[in-house]
Amino acid sequence: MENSIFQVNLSGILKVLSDSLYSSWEVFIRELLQNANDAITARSLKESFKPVIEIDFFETGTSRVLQIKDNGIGLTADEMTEFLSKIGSSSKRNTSDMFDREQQSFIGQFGIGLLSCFMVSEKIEVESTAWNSTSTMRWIGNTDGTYAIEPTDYNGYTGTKVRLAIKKDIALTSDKLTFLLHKYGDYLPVPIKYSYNAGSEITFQKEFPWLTRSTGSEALMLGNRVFGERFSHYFPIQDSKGQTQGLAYVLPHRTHTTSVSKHVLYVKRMFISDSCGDILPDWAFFVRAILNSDNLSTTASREDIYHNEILEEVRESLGISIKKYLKRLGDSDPEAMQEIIVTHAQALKSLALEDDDFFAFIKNWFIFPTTQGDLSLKQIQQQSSSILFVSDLDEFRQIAPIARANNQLVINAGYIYDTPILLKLQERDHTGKTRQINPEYFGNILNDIDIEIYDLIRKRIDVLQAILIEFDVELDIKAFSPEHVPAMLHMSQDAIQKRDFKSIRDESDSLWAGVSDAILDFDPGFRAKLFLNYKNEIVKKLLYTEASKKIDPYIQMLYFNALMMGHYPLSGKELDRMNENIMILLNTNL
Ligand SMILES: Nc1ncnc2c1ncn2[C@@H]1O[C@H](COP(=O)(O)OP(=O)(O)OP(=O)(O)O)[C@@H](O)[C@H]1O
Repeated sequence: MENSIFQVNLSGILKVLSDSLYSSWEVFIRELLQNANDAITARSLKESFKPVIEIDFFETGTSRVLQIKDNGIGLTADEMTEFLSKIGSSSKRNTSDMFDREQQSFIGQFGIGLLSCFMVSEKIEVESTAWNSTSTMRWIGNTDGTYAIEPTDYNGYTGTKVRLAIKKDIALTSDKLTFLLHKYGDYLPVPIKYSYNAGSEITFQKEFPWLTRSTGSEALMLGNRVFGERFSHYFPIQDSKGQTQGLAYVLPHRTHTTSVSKHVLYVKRMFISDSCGDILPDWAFFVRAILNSDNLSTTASREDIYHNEILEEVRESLGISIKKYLKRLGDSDPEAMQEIIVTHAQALKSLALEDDDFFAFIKNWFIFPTTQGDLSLKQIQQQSSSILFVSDLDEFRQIAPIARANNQLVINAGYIYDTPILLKLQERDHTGKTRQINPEYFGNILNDIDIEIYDLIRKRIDVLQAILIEFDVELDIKAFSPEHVPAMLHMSQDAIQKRDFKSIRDESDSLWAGVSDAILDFDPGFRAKLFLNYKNEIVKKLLYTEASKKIDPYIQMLYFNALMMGHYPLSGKELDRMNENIMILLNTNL
């Protein structure tokens, strides 16, 4: 059986390209610029010359003609047949070696880019004089899949001119063209000269700010313009080989770890995407980057990058670059570093919980509210021999004055992520310095009273304890500062939970109470611990007042007061009793 050659239905291919590959017809500008740029690169590998891309747009009545001319390597008649007339054939992929240096210097590789011109024009006209040749050839390709090649008069220069008559339904204006030339051509290594209706020329050529000695404000302005933000911090980043380089801008507002990161990416100085999310590690959600890469490859649509090992390496080393910067910033400008940490605290903490390396790197910068104000972990370590934390906000409020008076630094880890962060630290801290404060420890930082004194008041303590038993409170006596605090209540998380269940049970009907008792295996024992302060005058009065005096309302009020100081909600029973007591106290004292 004889083998036949595949026939290609060009209009079918064009439909696939315009419907599925390219995001819009506008990309034909990118493909033309890229071809011109690659042709210039190919010629510069052979000789030195002054490269230029010239673009002319002629608009008369309803006719619009776009002409793009380069002084690159050009095409011979054979090359026109081979590369322009065969879909998928490319002069830039002549070896199978992906690492071929010459091959790597081109942006194009797939041999389909030129077809994008059929989205905007019924006909593509290419006139070219190949390098070292004095004959000019013309190639005309049509959307019906036909093409023709013919010699034409020698035009006197080496290079290629592509001519397109723009279709009526394509909204290409001079302004739109200017915008697209800026978008795709600003940073190409070759100057682009643009002229409308043979008028004066505009030149497009810019340099990436990280490659110039531009001032910081220029770099900031670029970031602000590109991302529509008001950045105040930016820094250069690059991969380990220096082949992907750019600037990272720190977002000046909070963002969620799961928010989609959108970075601007150029490949070989050609704009690829302004919504590239994969180029930086996920944890770098708090920066936006503008990057140019010479080592990443684009997909055929040239609107995304290949997800391959090189991308993995680049992403990882850009991550290292960001970490290095933050480390340096931490040393050279701690205030700026703290500003970043404070703005992105929650997101950074949640990330540190998932990523051990990041945790190790960032932990010392985390800021926690403490009894001495907001302090970074580093400052806490400098000021205190231990890292003590309380997981509950109310518990913290209650102990803060005592801890302060006792010169004890305690972290309020009641805010989201703080307890898990500190528990992770505790897990990794083998010195035992990092500790979540539990009831035992809490009792220990308060001073015991002399045993002789305790013997004197033991009986009274028993009486007071008996009064409080109905509220499931365990009583203890300590001496602590400040003296004006008469009592302090400590409730563990467990105790708070049980207390909540208890109040539900007390307020619910008997059937539910029976069920909840059974489910919860309800423990009628002590739930909270009330520390009376022996240094406090009211407490002393209560301890030494004559045995006959009715002291129930006083000790109960100290308990209710401690509850309120700790921001614990009072149960219905406690509230009723407090109101009764207020009446009793008012009555006896008026
Ligand atoms: N301005 C030009 N000067 C010289 N040769 C050109 C020019 N434009 C196109 N060519 C030739 O035509 C071939 C096909 O171009 P086309 O844009 O379709 O694909 P490509 O650039 O090779 O790859 P890609 O599809 O990735 O863009 C190129 O490989 C090149 O040989």
